[in-house]
Amino acid sequence: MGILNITPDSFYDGAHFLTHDAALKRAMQMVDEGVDLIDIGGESTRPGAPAVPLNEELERVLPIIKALRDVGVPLSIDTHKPEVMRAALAEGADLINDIWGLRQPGALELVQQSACGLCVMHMSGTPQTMQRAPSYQDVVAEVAAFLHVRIAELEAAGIARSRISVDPGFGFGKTLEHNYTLLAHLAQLAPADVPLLIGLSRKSMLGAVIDRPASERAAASIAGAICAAERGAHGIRGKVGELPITPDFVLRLGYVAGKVLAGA
Ligand SMILES: Cn1cnc2c(O)nc(N)nc21
Repeated sequence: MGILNITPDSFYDGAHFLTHDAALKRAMQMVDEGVDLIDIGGESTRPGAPAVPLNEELERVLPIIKALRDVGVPLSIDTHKPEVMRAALAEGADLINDIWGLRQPGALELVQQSACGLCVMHMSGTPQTMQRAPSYQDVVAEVAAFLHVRIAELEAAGIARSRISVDPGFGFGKTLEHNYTLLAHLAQLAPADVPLLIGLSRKSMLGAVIDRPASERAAASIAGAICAAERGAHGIRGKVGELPITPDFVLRLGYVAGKVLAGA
């Protein structure tokens, strides 16, 4: 899942506001790299990010969806607003990626009326508050329980299980230790028949380990993605230059790493 943030304050693309042409150029780069999906977002979800008014979010994402809908890969809309979901689907988006797990008023009803794919993510608190003091009795059990319950609630609302993927939400109400505990136990988070998506690209859980700014975390992002792929993640959300983390890529890199480590 290639990340396309159309936001002036997203923690990495914030180096410059992505103009329409720059956004399309980046999208084509990702298509050339072989991404399976492009995730388009008009409101930064990093901790403490300011909320974006509905009309501004629409103005950011709809022209990009329109320009990319025939580019040959499915598009997802990264939003929690039902109005943005509806407009994005009408413009050609294929999947809703909602960090709120469709818990905002109106989101569930919208999804009941459509046939799009879904990614339901775990978040504790809100982007404005989630990193203040994250705490869990057992982060793996609690995130797994949230994802299982949310899947059951969506199915009870008439949403086909085959539309649903889930995501532990690295960095969304988690300490560094919570994030790495979740990464180590990915296989326990979702039912075997529900795809697991993860996103750790350039996040602070990587920065804390390598002590590098977001612009210098590409290698760490790939390493984290390979760890996640080896632990059962089906989808990886990442930036240009970090994808695709295909099984073959993981095997080849693992083979090379093994040779290097063996001193061969
Ligand atoms: C929008 N967004 C930011 N981080 C994310 C993550 O880790 N997963 C998903 N599904 N979306 C994310």
